[in-house]
Amino acid sequence: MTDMTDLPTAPPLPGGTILGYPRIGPNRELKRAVESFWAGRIDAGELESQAAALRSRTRARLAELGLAREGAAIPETFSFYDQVLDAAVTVGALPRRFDGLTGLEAYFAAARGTSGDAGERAPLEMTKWFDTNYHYLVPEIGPDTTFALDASRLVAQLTEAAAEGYETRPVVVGPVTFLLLAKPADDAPAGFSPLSRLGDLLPVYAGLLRELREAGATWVQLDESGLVADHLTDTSDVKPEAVRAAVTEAYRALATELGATERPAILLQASYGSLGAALPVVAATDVEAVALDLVRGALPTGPVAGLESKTLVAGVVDGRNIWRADLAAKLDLLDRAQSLGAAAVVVGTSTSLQHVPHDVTTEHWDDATLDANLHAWLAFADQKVAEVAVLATALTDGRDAVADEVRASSDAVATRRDAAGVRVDAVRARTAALSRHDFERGEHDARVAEQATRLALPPLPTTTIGSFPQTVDIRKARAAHAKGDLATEAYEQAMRDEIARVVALQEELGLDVLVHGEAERNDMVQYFAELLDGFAVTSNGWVQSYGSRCTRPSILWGDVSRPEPMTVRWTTYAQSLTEKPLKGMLTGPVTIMAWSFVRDDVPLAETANQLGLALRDEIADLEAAGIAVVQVDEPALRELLPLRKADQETYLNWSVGSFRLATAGVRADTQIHTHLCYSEFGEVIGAIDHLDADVTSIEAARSRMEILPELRDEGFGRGVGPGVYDIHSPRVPSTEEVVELLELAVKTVDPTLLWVNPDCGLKTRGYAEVNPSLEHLVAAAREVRATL
Ligand SMILES: CN1c2c(nc(N)[nH]c2=O)NC[C@@H]1CNc1ccc(C(=O)N[C@@H](CCC(=O)N[C@@H](CCC(=O)N[C@@H](CCC(=O)O)C(=O)O)C(=O)O)C(=O)O)cc1
Ligand SMILES: N[C@@H](CCS)C(=O)O
Ligand SMILES: [Zn+2]
Repeated sequence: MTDMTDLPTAPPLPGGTILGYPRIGPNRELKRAVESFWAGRIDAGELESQAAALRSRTRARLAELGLAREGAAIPETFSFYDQVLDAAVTVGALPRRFDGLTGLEAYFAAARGTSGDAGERAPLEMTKWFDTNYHYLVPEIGPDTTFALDASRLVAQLTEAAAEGYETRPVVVGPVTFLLLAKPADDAPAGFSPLSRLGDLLPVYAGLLRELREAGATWVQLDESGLVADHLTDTSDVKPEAVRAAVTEAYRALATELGATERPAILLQASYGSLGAALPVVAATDVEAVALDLVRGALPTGPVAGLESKTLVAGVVDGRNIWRADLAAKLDLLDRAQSLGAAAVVVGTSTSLQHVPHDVTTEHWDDATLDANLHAWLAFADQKVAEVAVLATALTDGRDAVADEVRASSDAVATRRDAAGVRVDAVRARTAALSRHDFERGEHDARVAEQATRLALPPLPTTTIGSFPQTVDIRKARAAHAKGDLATEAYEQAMRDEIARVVALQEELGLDVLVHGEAERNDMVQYFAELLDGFAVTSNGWVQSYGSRCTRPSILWGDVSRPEPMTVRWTTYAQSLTEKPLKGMLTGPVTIMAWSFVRDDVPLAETANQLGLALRDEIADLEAAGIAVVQVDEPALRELLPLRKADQETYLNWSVGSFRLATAGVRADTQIHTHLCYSEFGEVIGAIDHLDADVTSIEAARSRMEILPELRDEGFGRGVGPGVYDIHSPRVPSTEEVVELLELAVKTVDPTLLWVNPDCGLKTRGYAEVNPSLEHLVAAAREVRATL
C-alpha cells in the first residue's frame, strides 16, 4: 500500500474545465455496443473493450480541444447506463432483489429488470433528472439497506487514463444528493427518509475518497446538484434545514476529518440552478472547490464567507443549450464572479455537457440558406469545450489574447439577431393580438353532453395513447427514404399500409377510440419540428435520454408558424378505414419546447403562444375534416416546472395558457384529450385541471393508481384515464391484474369519468407483448363495465 503522506498535494485546477461530457459517442458507439451486448451479439469483454476505446478517444478529443492533460481538468464521466445507478453500485446499495448477480449482469438487471429464466426482478424506477429530458434510475433506500464500497470501476478508469498520460478527475454523485434522489424502499416504514441514512453512507464515501487518492487521483468531483431543487430539499419528508445540516455533516466527514493527504481535493458541483440558502453552508465546508451554475443560477451578490479559501469553478458556458456563447458577455460575468472573493476563479460549464450533442461540425443542413448561419450560431459539446479554453486563456493572459475569438462570437450573435425568420412580423402580430377569449372554451357540462351524443361511447371507454410499435421495418423504411434509396411515394405507401394494419388490429381487439399509430413519426417532437417554420433538425445531434435511448432535440431558432397541415392526411386516412372515432394526435407546445433546444432571445411565453397558435390551426383543420377527438400530449408539463417554488407560478401561467390557446378554438362536441407521463403529477394537479381538457390520460400502473386519491381529493371532475398497463416493462399484464386496477379506480373516482388505457405509447414495445396486453385490457374493461 502506498504511504499516502508521500503523495503530492493537490495541484490547483487549471484555468478551464467542464463538468461532464456526452458519453454515448459521436456516432452513438456506446448505444450500439450496449444494445449488441443485450442482444447477445457481443460478450462482456468486447463491450468493455469498446467502452475503453470510446473513453480513450474522449480524453484525446478533450485535450485536442484545449483541456489540460494535467491538473485534473478532464473529468471521467463515462457510464454504461446512468450516473446515479453507477453511484448506487459504487456504494453497494442495489436492492436485495439483485443479490446473487454481480458485475455487468447486476448493473443491467437493475437498469432493465429481468424475467423468464433469469428470474422476475423489477428494474429500478426511472425518473427525470432535474428539469431535463435525461432520466436517472432511482435508488431504493430503506432502514436496512447495507452499504459496501466498490470503487473498482472508478479506480480502473483513473489507471486507464494515467497509462495514456492523463491526470483525470473522477466524478461521482455526492452523498447528500444520492440520498435526496433516492426513494424509500418498499418495506420502509411510513415517513422514512433516505437522508436519515447519511451517517451510514459517509464511511463508504470516505473509503472511496481514500481509494481514489491511493490510485493517484488529485481531484474528485462530487455532484451535489440536489441542493438546488425545492422538490428535493423542501418536501413533507425532508426540510431545508435538515438538508443544510446534512451538507455540514457530510463534508465534515469527507473534507475536514479526512486530511488533505488522505483524499483527493474535492470539487463540489451544484448545477441546474442557484444554491440559495445552501451556498453559505457549502462555502463553510472544507472542500477545495465549488462549481456554481451561473447560467440558470444567479451570481451571488458580494463576497461569500468561506470562498476565500476555495477555487470557484464559474459555470458560465451553458451546458443545457446549443447557442454559441457571447464571449464578451461571458468575460464580463467572469469579472463579476471575481467579486465573490474566491481564492481562484476557473472557467467551467454550468452543467455536465451530457445534455448537448457531440459536435456541430458533423452536421449538414439541407436548407442552403440557413446552413451557413446556423452553423455559426451553434456550439455543441466540442465547441463548448473550445469556448471554455478560450475564456480560460483570457483569464490567464488577458482579453487581448483572445480578441479574434471574442469578435467572431460577437459577429455570430449579431447575425443571429438580424437574420430573416428570427423575427416574423405576421407571427408577432398574431400573438400580440391575443385576448383572454382565445384561451377560453365553452362551459364544461354542455361540452360533456354534446360529446356524449356525438361519440356514443360505452362506460369505461377503451383507447391507447397513440403510438403502436415502431418496428424494424418502419425504421428501415424511414432510413432508406432519408438516404434517397426509397422514393417518397413508396415510403408513404408503406406508412399507409402500417396505419391500415394498426387500425384493423384495434378493431379486432375491440377498442372504442382508435388511433393511427404514429408510424410516420421519427419522434413525437422532431416530427413536428420538421414541418414547422422556425425549427431546424439535426442529422446526428443525438443526446442520451435514458440508457441506450437517444433523441435528437430540434433547434428552435426563429418565430414559429405552420406552413401547411401536419397530420391531417394521415389522420383522415386512418379515420376513413373505421366507423369508430379516431383520435387526432398532436404534441403540445410545452413538450415541443422541453424536448427541443429553445431560443434564448425571446421570453418562453412568446414561443409557447406561437406554438399554441400553430397547433390551434392544426386542430381546426382536423375538426373541419371530421375528426371528433384530438389528443394533445403534454408529458413534459411537470418536467419544465422550475426547481424553485418561487418561479413556478409564472411558468404554470404561460405553459397552461399555451395548451389552452392550442385547444380552445374547437366546437363543444369535439373532445380534447391530453396525456401526461414520465413524472409524478401530484404537485401540478391544479395545473392539469386548468388545461381544461375533456379527458386526461396519465401514467399510473406502476404506482398502482397512486394519483387517483389525489385527483379525487382535489375535486378533479374531468374524464381521466389512469394507465392500467405499464408499457415500460416487457411484462404482459393479466386480465385479472387489469381488473384489479380498474376496481381500485372505480372505487376512487366517479366511474362515469373513467377511461381505460395503457400508461403511455407503445412505440418501444413489440407486438408479441402489445397484442395480448391490449386483449387483456379490453377484456378487463368489459368485465368491470358489466359490474357498474
Ligand atoms: C417519450 N419520450 C420522449 C422524450 N423525448 C423525445 N424527444 N421523444 C420522446 O419520445 N422524452 C421522454 C421519453 C423518453 N423516451 C424515449 C423512448 C424511446 C426513444 C427511442 O427509441 N429513441 C430511438 C431513436 C428514435 C428516432 O429518432 N428514430 C428515428 C431514427 C432512427 C435511427 O436511429 N435510425 C438509424 C438507422 C435505422 C435502421 O436502419 O435501423 C440511424 O440513423 O442510424 C426514426 O425512427 O426515423 C433510439 O434509437 O434511441 C427515445 C426516448
Ligand atoms: N402519443 C405519444 C405520447 C407519448 S408520451 C405516444 O403514444 O407515443
Ligand atoms: Zn407518454
